[in-house]
Amino acid sequence: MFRRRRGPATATAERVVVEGVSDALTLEGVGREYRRGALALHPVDLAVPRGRFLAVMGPSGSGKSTLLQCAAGLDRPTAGTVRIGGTEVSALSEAALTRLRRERVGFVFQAHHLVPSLTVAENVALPLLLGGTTGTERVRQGLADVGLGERGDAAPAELSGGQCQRVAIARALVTGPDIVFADEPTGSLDPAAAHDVLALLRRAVDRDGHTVVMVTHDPAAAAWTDEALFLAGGRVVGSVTCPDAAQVSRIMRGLGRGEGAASDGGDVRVGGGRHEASDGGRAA
Ligand SMILES: Nc1ncnc2c1ncn2[C@@H]1O[C@H](COP(=O)(O)OP(=O)(O)OP(=O)(O)O)[C@@H](O)[C@H]1O
Repeated sequence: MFRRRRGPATATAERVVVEGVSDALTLEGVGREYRRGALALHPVDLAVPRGRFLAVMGPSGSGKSTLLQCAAGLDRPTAGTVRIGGTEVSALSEAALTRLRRERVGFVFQAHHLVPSLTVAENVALPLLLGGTTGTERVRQGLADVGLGERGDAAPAELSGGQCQRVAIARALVTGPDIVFADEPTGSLDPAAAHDVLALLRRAVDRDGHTVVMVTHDPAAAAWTDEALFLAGGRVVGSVTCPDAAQVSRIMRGLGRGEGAASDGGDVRVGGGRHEASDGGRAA
């Protein structure tokens, strides 16, 4: 499904292009320079079709968060164009960008960022309330979907970390966003809770057609996705379709030694397929 080629925009840009599908996210030549002459993200072209689960991986400092922040409209890239569901993000005013993030983008962070003074149901409803609607039925259904249908009146403090993260997922999905960005969503969870969170994200993609881009360090988490994209030194250096945990671990070790992902014994395959095990059975 994903096709990668050297991009014409710059000699160094990697292009990941998907054809024939309405894309949830496209980046064209997107780069980020924090200090003059020091590119945290070299120009990258990337297209993510709707209904896909993408992992973004790489060593610390490789540019994962920078890529995610630019793609999600949380940061303005210094080069290139971001489109979310066909809308050019860089062309939006701050007010329009805030609205797009609220209505068409879902976020799940490592810390769940629930509002402690609101109930669980109110937390899920928050993006709708800020947009002027209540969506009571959607909230109810969203909580039921994450297995917390009976806990709507609870305070976040009464829930476990894994349950709070499930509430955060319900909140991210409640508006029916074009795309969900998840930044280390399992980073603070024990393996069982991480499994639950990944299963929910996988189901959101498979059952409901959501699109998820997830930054993770964890090869077992990447094994739930359709494609893993690898960054090193601010560049996309490879991608793997239907990744498995052992393969991703090997590539990550190679990147840690300064090797390119594509040099990992020919394991980097680009060009088709999606994760078929809806229960994420390959994940550890
Ligand atoms: N606000 C900033 N100002 C200056 N440099 C920054 C800023 N944010 C990130 N950087 C630099 O950009 C590079 C990429 O950082 P980024 O946080 O995107 O990496 P990462 O892969 O997400 O790392 P980690 O896995 O440790 O979170 C790093 O060299 C970092 O020091």
